[in-house]
Amino acid sequence: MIRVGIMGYGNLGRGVECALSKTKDMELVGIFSRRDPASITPHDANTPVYTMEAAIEMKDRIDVMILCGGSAKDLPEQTKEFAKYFNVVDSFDTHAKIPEHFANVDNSAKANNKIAVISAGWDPGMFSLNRLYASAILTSGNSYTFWGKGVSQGHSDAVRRIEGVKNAKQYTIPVEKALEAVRSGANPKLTTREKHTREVFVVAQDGADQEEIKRQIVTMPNYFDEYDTTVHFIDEETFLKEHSGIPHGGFVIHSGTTGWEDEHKHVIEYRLQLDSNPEFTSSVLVAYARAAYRMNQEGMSGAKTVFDIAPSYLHPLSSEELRKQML
Ligand SMILES: NC(=O)C1=CN([C@@H]2O[C@H](COP(=O)(O)OP(=O)(O)OC[C@H]3O[C@@H](n4cnc5c(N)ncnc54)[C@H](OP(=O)(O)O)[C@@H]3O)[C@@H](O)[C@H]2O)C=CC1
Ligand SMILES: N[C@@H](C[C@H]1CC(C(=O)O)=NO1)C(=O)O
Repeated sequence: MIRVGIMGYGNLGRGVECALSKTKDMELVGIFSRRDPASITPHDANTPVYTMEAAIEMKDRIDVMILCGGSAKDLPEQTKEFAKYFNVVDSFDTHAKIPEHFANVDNSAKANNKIAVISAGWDPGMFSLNRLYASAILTSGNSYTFWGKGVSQGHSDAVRRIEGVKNAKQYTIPVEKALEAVRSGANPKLTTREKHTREVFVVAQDGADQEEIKRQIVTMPNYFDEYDTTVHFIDEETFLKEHSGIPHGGFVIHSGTTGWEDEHKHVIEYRLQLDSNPEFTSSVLVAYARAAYRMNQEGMSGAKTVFDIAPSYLHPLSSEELRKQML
């Protein structure tokens, strides 16, 4: 059995707990949190909960630590730190900072013979793989990615970290005009602002400076500064009533041509429609935790992205069974 720990108990942490329960080759050793373990209520009351500080003492009892913290503030520190002691998987999704994160984590993982899978999930993650496959196969044309309408966990987490914010959800909304232009095969050149808008619902703490919160949201680098963003301040009752779900989805589409005269047109499309963004993402993290363990068992170490991991490492079936059943 692959022994797994969960670091950070939020939407993703709860999703990983559920996803692990559906595997036959992986077991949950414990949940780790920066908060008081007494304040954490796992789905299975028998699951032990520890402080984050207790994790290192348990490094010989855990094969993979799945890091469920936020990309804005937690993973930049946690992944490189815990990669010293564990094989780790994270969902780091601040795209512009992935190269920096990779380099920082690679140093830790390599020095301690651990595998650190970073930026696993759906975007980055499954969508990244499909952008790569499409542009490797169809060298002409462009790949387009559209998300939503749905709740971005990364953007919601980033807003929740702003002083004075009690709770928040961010919806990503594709611009219909851009969608139509892409689907028509016109291969348009679109700026970030022309593809999506963002809408944020915030429950502010009593007495918080709402204008300052709004300013920090709309100017936030790598999250909102390149988008037209609308911010709504609502009360907690309305928030819990109207914004409790975390659905999302989107698609990657690539149209290209082949033939001596480029006379043959092809379209590649990969689509996700998610009732629960965190539960789907957590299922991806669990599959990559299996891969991290297997690769480390074969003597591999260092930081890896989904581009570096053969798909057969993800699946519970052996390579031989996969060839028989899925090729
Ligand atoms: N690559 C991809 O496709 C995707 C990536 N993501 C990434 O996943 C990250 C995590 O998302 P998500 O799980 O929704 O974030 P949450 O806000 O639910 O949790 C983030 C961390 O905050 C802490 N936390 C959670 N709830 C509370 C609370 N009530 N009070 C105090 N602290 C709390 C937890 O740490 P602790 O237990 O230590 O307190 C937790 O690990 C996002 O920032 C995003 O970057 C998400 C979806 C897709
Ligand atoms: N990383 C995203 C997953 C997708 C969704 C998204 C967006 O709505 O901007 N970008 O990538 C998330 O945190 O939900």
